[in-house]
Amino acid sequence: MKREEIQRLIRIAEEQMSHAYAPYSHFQVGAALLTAGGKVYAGCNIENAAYTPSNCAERTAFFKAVSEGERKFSAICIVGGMNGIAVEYTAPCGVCRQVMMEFCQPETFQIILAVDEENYKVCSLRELFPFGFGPDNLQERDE
Ligand SMILES: O=c1ccn([C@H]2C[C@H](O)[C@@H](CO)O2)c(=O)[nH]1
Ligand SMILES: [Zn+2]
Repeated sequence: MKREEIQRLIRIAEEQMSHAYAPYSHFQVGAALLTAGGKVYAGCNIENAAYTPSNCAERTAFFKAVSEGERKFSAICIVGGMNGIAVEYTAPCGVCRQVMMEFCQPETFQIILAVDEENYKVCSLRELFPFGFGPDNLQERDE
């Protein structure tokens, strides 16, 4: 991905952080999910008084996109920090990595971890989720 495209996703993820509903952890996260067709779906984390119903920013973005008919994705950018101030990379939790595994090609799907427009790193889903279990594992094969 070009630097300018990455920086655009970072700006969208940063904007989304301000929509985070995180009254319990105070850790605000924004995500910007890029489809193969070039559209961007943004998401924030949404917490809950009962804690377990909380949803991460990444899954909010995926579920918005999938519910609009999207199925192919090329990248996601994540920015997070206490009280909306990003000081280090926020990497997706295990549950979100598993959701990515459902819809993305592990070798080519890019995960952009960003602190700001100048400080980011790009990894593949395979790097963050080696030996992941996905739809391919349920394919029946000829013996
Ligand atoms: O990659 C991450 C990591 C954490 N969170 C959320 C979940 C919870 O609301 C808060 C603290 O874990 O941050 C995300 O949305 N994405
Ligand atoms: Zn998560």
